[in-house]
Amino acid sequence: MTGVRDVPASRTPPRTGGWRDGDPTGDRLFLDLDGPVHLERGGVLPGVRVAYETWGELAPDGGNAVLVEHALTGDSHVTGPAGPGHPTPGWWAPLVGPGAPLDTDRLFVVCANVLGGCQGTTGPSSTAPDGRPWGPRFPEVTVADQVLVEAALADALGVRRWAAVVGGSMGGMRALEWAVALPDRVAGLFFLASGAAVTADQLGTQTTQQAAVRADPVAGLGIARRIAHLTYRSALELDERFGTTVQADGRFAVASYLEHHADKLVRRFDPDSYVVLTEAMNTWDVGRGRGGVAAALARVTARAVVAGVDSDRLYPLALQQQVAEALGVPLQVVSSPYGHDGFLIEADAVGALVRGLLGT
Ligand SMILES: CC(=O)SCCNC(=O)CCNC(=O)[C@H](O)C(C)(C)COP(=O)(O)OP(=O)(O)OC[C@H]1O[C@@H](n2cnc3c(N)ncnc32)[C@H](O)[C@@H]1OP(=O)(O)O
Ligand SMILES: N[C@@H](CCO)C(=O)O
Repeated sequence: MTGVRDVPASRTPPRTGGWRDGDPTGDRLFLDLDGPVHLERGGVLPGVRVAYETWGELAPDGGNAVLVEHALTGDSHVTGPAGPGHPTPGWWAPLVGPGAPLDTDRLFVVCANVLGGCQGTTGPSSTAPDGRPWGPRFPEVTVADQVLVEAALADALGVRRWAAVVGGSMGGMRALEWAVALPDRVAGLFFLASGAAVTADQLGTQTTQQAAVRADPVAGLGIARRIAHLTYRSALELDERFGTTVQADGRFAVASYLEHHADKLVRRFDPDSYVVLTEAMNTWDVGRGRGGVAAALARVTARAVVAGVDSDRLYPLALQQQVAEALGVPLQVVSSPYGHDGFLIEADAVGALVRGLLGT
């Protein structure tokens, strides 16, 4: 395959090495890809395992497949209850199922844990060639690398062209990378609450979170989540919801809320993965090596829906406006008090936009 960021021959995608049985205690399937996988920033992986889930049936012509791309701390489990392979219930459950916007009576829906993640796909908690976990030695990965691996999964599944690639936040980056790198393989693009390139504001918060994790992987991951969660919500929502209330335990209610989210993430997420994935976001620029963002976006041939959340202070609407204008489509605005997390919470509004793209 060629086309992913016009990669040199040394960065050809991994080949299918074989399938593993599904997770006996969960819903995940595994695909092993043979390496070596040469990464954009110079690292090499000897092979890659991809954990993924599917819903619905692939049509004989392969034309009904939709790839859902998860965000920073998500996983392959878009819908369904929590289980051993997926510590949280499906993160976009209302959007996937029979009759849902991603209608599994008609569509074959696929979601894979991202390269560098910690829910089954190769990442820092995987075993390195020396028999020990990679840990902080895991090579740097980029969004382009992540899509290269997903393209190998698509090949293995027999999906030549996605009916749509759908993603919000970090998942929106992979969706856009697909549409730019492999335009002939993407018929529809749903780009939500994301941007075409990292901003200084995002770099500031993400590098600060990384510093916390590097200082102390466990306590630091909790602090990183507290910082991050503030950027995922809106000031107005936090003020209205918590005000300056002090709880019976003496903690500010808002601090207690943030600690709760921090504790939950520390229990379910690998600190080294957090650093690897936020670094992929730090280096995100769809225009790198392509003559800039405008030139890159000019490659997109997919029908596109571009949407954002009006109270999102991390990925403000101007970032989606840039993409919408370049693609010649109207910007769809989801009205929500919840800030960036509105892309997860406002399922009705987001679902209506997905239906508009897919005709479901
Ligand atoms: C696209 C992806 O792949 S992302 C993957 C999914 N993301 C996550 O799971 C990330 C973590 N969670 C979140 O980001 C958000 O909670 C969302 C977006 C999933 C849901 O948002 P909301 O429904 O608005 O939930 P909210 O942020 O209010 O949190 C509710 C929790 O806070 C707790 N809480 C509320 N007030 C307080 C308080 N004062 N002190 C302590 N805990 C509190 C609630 O008890 C509840 O706990 P629970 O989730 O363990 O049941
Ligand atoms: N709540 C989301 C925010 C990042 O988009 C997550 O944890 O992945």
